[in-house]
Parts: sequence; structure tokens; C-alpha cells
Amino acid sequence: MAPPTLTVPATTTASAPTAAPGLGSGSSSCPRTSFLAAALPADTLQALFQALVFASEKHSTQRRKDPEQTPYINHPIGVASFLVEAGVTDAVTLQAALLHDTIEDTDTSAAEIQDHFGEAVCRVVLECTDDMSLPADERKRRQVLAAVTASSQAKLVKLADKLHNLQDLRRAVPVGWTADRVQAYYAWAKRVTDGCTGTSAVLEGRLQDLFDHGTFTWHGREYKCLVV
Ligand SMILES: Nc1nc2c(ncn2[C@@H]2O[C@H](COP(=O)(O)OP(=O)(O)O)[C@@H](OP(=O)(O)OP(=O)(O)O)[C@H]2O)c(=O)[nH]1
Repeated sequence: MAPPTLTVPATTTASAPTAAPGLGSGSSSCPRTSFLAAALPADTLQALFQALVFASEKHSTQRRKDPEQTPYINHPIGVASFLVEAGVTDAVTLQAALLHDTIEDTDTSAAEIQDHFGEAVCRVVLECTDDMSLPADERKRRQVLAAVTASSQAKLVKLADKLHNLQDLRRAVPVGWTADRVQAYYAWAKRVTDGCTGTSAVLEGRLQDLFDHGTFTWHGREYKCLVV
């Protein structure tokens, strides 16, 4: 039997691609198939896979905070996937999306990112990196401030990062979080992403839809997002 043919569309589309069987739908935190569905140039795809291999090795022992403890790498993949769906083809932005938590959450240094992926990617990753020596409240305050003056590449990653975390909250609330804490995350994510507006109509529209209509389930009861 002849091998299946991989059809690549001629143009990048802002609409969500259909997930392959077993990879889940848009409401899941599972890796999606947009890297294959989007018409990215071969050199961009190669750059993306380099970043994906690096990030997957760095995050290999980490899990998300949801009850299923899904693999942490699902998050950076989801962030990059949302950017591709929004029509972003810039290799620096997409690599930075895949790498955005490596310095913050693993033993990766900025020098390592610079050596492997260059100065431009390293700069965007650093713009998306919290100083983990600070208390959580201060880190959150700084994220709100930093979003306003961030580069457009970092703003795109920040929009997709918050979109993925908010969408993931609809799927499952992290272990130990109360309903109030979920509401507080929605409210804080709104403040951060308000600083990133004018960067991607697709991502901003998807975020606004969550702020307007977002729901989550906590201890068997459905709650509405209270962000106004
Ligand atoms: N929704 C959700 N979030 C999870 C999950 N597992 C880990 N997280 C991470 O938890 C962070 C939010 O937790 P908080 O308690 O509010 O923040 P903190 O750890 O920095 O104090 C998010 O990071 P962030 O600061 O918003 O961004 P980033 O670290 O992803 O860049 C998110 O990435 C999960 O299962 N669901």
C-alpha cells in the first residue's frame, strides 16, 4: 500500500486545525497538530523542532499541576500551537514560545539558550521569565508592568501563554486551587494581557471570549469567570 500523503495548505490560516485522532481537541491541554497543518517554511519547522527537542529534554521530569499531572511540555507546545493557529510564522517567536519556561522552571541558563538559539530568541525568553527569587505577589505585579513595554514578539508569547493556561483551567483546576484562586488567575491574566493588546487580533479575540464566557468546574460545580 502506498504511504499516506501529507497535504500542506498553501496559506496559513487563523482558524483552528482539526486535531489528529488521539491528540485531543482545542479544549484539551494535549499537543496539537498545527505545526503540520500550517504552511511553515522548512527552515522554520527545523528551528521549531530543535527548540521542541531542547524544551522536552529540559521539562522531561516535570508535570503540570492538574489532577492528571499531564506532562509539562504540553504547555509550551500548546502555547506555540496557539501562535501558529493565529498565523504567526516568525521563527524567533515560535522558538521562544517553546522555550519560554526553560529558564524560569528548569536548570537552563540564558547563556545556554543564546548558544543554541541565538540572541534574539534568548531576549524574548528572558522577557517571558519571572525572577523566581521574588515572592509570588511581586512576580505577578512585575508581569503586569513588564507586559506593557515588552517587545511585540514577547507580547505574542505572553498572550498565547495566558490563553493556554486559561483554556486549561476549563479542562481541569490545578490541585489545591480554590474557586477564588481560579477567579484571581483570570483577573490577573486579564491585567497582563491588557498590556499586550494590538499584537494579535486572533489571540486577543480568543482571550476576550474566555473573559466573557469562560467557565470552570471546581468540586463538581460549574463557575463563570467573573472578570469584567
Ligand atoms: N492553568 C494551569 N496552570 C498551571 C498548571 N500547571 C502549572 N501551571 C502554571 O501555574 C502558574 C499559575 O500558578 P500560580 O500559583 O498562580 O503562580 P506561581 O506558581 O507563579 O505562584 C501558571 O504560570 P504563569 O505564571 O501564568 O505563566 P508561565 O509560568 O506558564 O509562563 C501556569 O503555567 C495547570 O495544570 N493548569
